[in-house]
Amino acid sequence: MTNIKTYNAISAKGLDYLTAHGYEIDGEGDPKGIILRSQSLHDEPIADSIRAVVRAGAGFNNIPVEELSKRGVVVFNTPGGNANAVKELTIAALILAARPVVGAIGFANETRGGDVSLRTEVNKGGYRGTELAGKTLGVIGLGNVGSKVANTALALDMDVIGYDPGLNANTAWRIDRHIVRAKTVDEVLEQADYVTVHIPYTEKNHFFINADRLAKMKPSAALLNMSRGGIVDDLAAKDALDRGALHVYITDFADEALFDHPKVIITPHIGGSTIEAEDTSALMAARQLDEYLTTGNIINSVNYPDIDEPFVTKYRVGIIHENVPNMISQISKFFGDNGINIEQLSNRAVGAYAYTLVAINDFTPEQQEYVKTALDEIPHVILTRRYVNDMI
Ligand SMILES: NC(=O)C1=CN([C@@H]2O[C@H](COP(=O)(O)OP(=O)(O)OC[C@H]3O[C@@H](n4cnc5c(N)ncnc54)[C@H](O)[C@@H]3O)[C@@H](O)[C@H]2O)C=CC1
Ligand SMILES: O=C(O)C(=O)COP(=O)(O)O
Repeated sequence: MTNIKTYNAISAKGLDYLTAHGYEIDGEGDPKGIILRSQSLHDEPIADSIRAVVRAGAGFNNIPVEELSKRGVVVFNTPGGNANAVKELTIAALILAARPVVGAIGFANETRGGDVSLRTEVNKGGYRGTELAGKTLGVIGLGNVGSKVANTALALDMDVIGYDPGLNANTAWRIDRHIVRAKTVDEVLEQADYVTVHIPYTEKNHFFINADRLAKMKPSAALLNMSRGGIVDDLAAKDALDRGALHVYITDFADEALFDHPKVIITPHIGGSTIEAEDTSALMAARQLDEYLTTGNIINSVNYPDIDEPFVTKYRVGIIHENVPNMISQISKFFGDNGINIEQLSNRAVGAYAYTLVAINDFTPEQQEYVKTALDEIPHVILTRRYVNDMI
């Protein structure tokens, strides 16, 4: 049985899928794959036997992607699997930013005893809020989460302005035509009454919202961070709040510097924590992992190109290699020189890496044995795997 190692609470929907397909979860054998959520793998040993790491979720900054790419380990995430959950928490945060709900609940509890309703009615004026309708929401990052937040805000009668220079075609289709597309971040910061960031944590996005950008925001504005700690410079946000240059800051990422601040609301990274999101993400992760380990198809990888072809031959060989000239011709010559007929060859590249999937019918055991080791000797080939189609 193929062993899969897990970290964090992975929904039974995903784990059951794997066991039903012949995998063992956290067993004794050398693991072939890892499924995880937010556990950091940066300082964890990752066994040589690992061929795939799947993040059941969106953000993969907890995984040493570059190091794994060099080893030929395919890293996946499950885009969109928890986007609705984050959208709903973001809408809740918008309401918490507009209405002093948290303080009002505390006040309601303090009115115990005596004529509760009288004291409530006399003092509730301190808990007046504002409405979202007619206000402008700025959405930075219009991917799976941001696009949903933006569309939903329109339904709340907000005006929405979005910024995402790297928008992919799939997501672009989903964005309502009433959302204004900003050409610069500053346009969003200057116009918005609420700014919400939905971008990945990368080196480039470290402190994306910093003191300079906070200074561009309206002093009456609210800032929401459901993305990652480190995307907002929390100390700069705290300083802006203290100077009256920012109205409220709501973040899903706890930071010692922010605790007990009257203008800050912190949730403990629960954006993706719904039953539905955990089920969907775990099932996507399990399917993608099984598909890769049994057919060589790569779906939703963050470090190698996706190739998703029907497995209609008896065998396939998947070759992970560097994206350099002359690889396809060397690989096809290798098969030809060894008398192996190629039924189909798919190749795609992304950045520094490429993937070639070769479909074969007539493949003797001797050829298979030879190919496994000899292909790896072609310069720039990182890893070679053979797949057998049990249905044929
Ligand atoms: N709080 C939580 O529990 C959760 C947090 N997240 C965080 O939210 C992030 C976004 O999630 P998804 O929307 O699913 O990812 P996604 O990959 O679908 O979308 C991210 C979008 O951000 C854009 N982007 C990247 N850098 C940008 C920049 N500097 N300026 C403007 N746009 C930029 C990209 O072009 C992309 O369209 C994740 O990377 C993760 O860190 C995601 C799910 C749950
Ligand atoms: O998907 C993401 O990026 C998240 O932040 C969700 O994290 P979690 O899986 O709930 O620990």
